[in-house]
Amino acid sequence: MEEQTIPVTVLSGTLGAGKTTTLNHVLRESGDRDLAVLVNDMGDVNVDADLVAESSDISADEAELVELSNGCICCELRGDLLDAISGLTREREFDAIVIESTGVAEPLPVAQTLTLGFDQSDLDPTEFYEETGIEPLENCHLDTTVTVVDAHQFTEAMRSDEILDDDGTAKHLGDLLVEQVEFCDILLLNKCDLVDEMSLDKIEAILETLQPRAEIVRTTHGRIAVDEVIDTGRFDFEEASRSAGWMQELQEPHESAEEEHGVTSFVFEARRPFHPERFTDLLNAFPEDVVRSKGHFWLAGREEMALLVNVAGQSIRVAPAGGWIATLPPEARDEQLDASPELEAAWDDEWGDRGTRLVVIGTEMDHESVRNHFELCLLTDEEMDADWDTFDDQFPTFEEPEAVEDGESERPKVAEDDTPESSTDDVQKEIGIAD
Ligand SMILES: Nc1nc2c(ncn2[C@@H]2O[C@H](COP(=O)(O)OP(=O)(O)OP(=O)(O)O)[C@@H](O)[C@H]2O)c(=O)[nH]1
Repeated sequence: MEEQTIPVTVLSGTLGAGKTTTLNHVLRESGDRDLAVLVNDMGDVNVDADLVAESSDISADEAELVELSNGCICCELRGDLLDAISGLTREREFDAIVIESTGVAEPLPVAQTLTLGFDQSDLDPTEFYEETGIEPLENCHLDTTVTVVDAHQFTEAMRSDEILDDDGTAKHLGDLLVEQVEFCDILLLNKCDLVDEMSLDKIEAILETLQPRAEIVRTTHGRIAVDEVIDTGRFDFEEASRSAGWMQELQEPHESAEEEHGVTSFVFEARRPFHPERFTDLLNAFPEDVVRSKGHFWLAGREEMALLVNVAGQSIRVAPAGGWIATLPPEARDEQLDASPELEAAWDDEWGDRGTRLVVIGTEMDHESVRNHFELCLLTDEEMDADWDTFDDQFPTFEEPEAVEDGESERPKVAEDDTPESSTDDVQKEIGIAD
């Protein structure tokens, strides 16, 4: 991105993590930088905006404050977000713009909106511009994405089955927290004054595993050096989209032997399908030492499509992950095989590329036992010869890879995944599954 455009920083973090406190600190310490602030508040009462205005000692000509209320900038206010930014930058030049998201906002769609102008598709940027003719904002660029993590609440939040409502989209707290951690350039581990050193080390080890690319800085009352979060040049959409620990682990699997504060990971791979009933049972009583798991799996009876499982804390979601390459017309399939020696080497004469590959990250995790749980879900030799359509399959039916709307799932905990399509696309790319 060109240097002369205005750098935009996005602050994310769950409710009460310390976003406003951090923002106020940055405003106070910003020196002679001319900053604009955009606060997204879901409720009718814009407490945050008042706080920013009151407690930051910022006079009107030093910082411009815009509120976006009654909606979330990661969903229905995406257009308003761009309008607000272009409105601000029309008024005058700023040195930087800081956006404080709501506690329920997902950083990925916000970043997409800011990077692509206004995202209306899941295409990559080049195709997006060609096909829509939409121009991105020319005078600013997304510069830094910051996630503020509440160290005091972290462990509880990961275990919590609290469901948050992001304007109609129900989400587990742990799920949102993981999404915010996995997509950012810098992580502020805040409220360090409330947590002992050993616990901080452990939380930091989990954060590092979930998000190896981000810099992690321990803070109290959001006291971060301004240069760490403003005009850093850190953001890169491609890198940010691929930086999640689970994705890197899929690319370069390694059974992490040396334990750092008990946080370890491994990749489970299998070339036989899961039994629908046994895998449902496992998901409904998932090992508690698993913090994060994500990847695709083959479910017996679903030979057309790979499914995606997404475990974050107490949240377990299932979505379509795309068609198997084995289902492509022979010409297209051969083209894929020619292009990928790995795919060819792993190709099964009968089942092609069908199989399971998922990353499992846990704390104090008994690898043997967790592996065993997965292995017991695989079809036995006898079941391999049985009629797979007779198995009781309670997983949602996905007509098309994109069709994830109808919530017909009656299973107690496993919900359909409603993450932005790009996440699914990323997995497809990672695992070489066809659209
Ligand atoms: N002890 C302690 N309290 C903190 C720290 N940082 C923030 N707080 C307090 O935590 C509470 C929430 O902080 P905010 O900055 O409002 O959090 P937020 O993320 O903006 O919250 P929402 O806008 O509601 O999502 C406030 O009472 C802060 O004073 C910290 O490092 N230590």
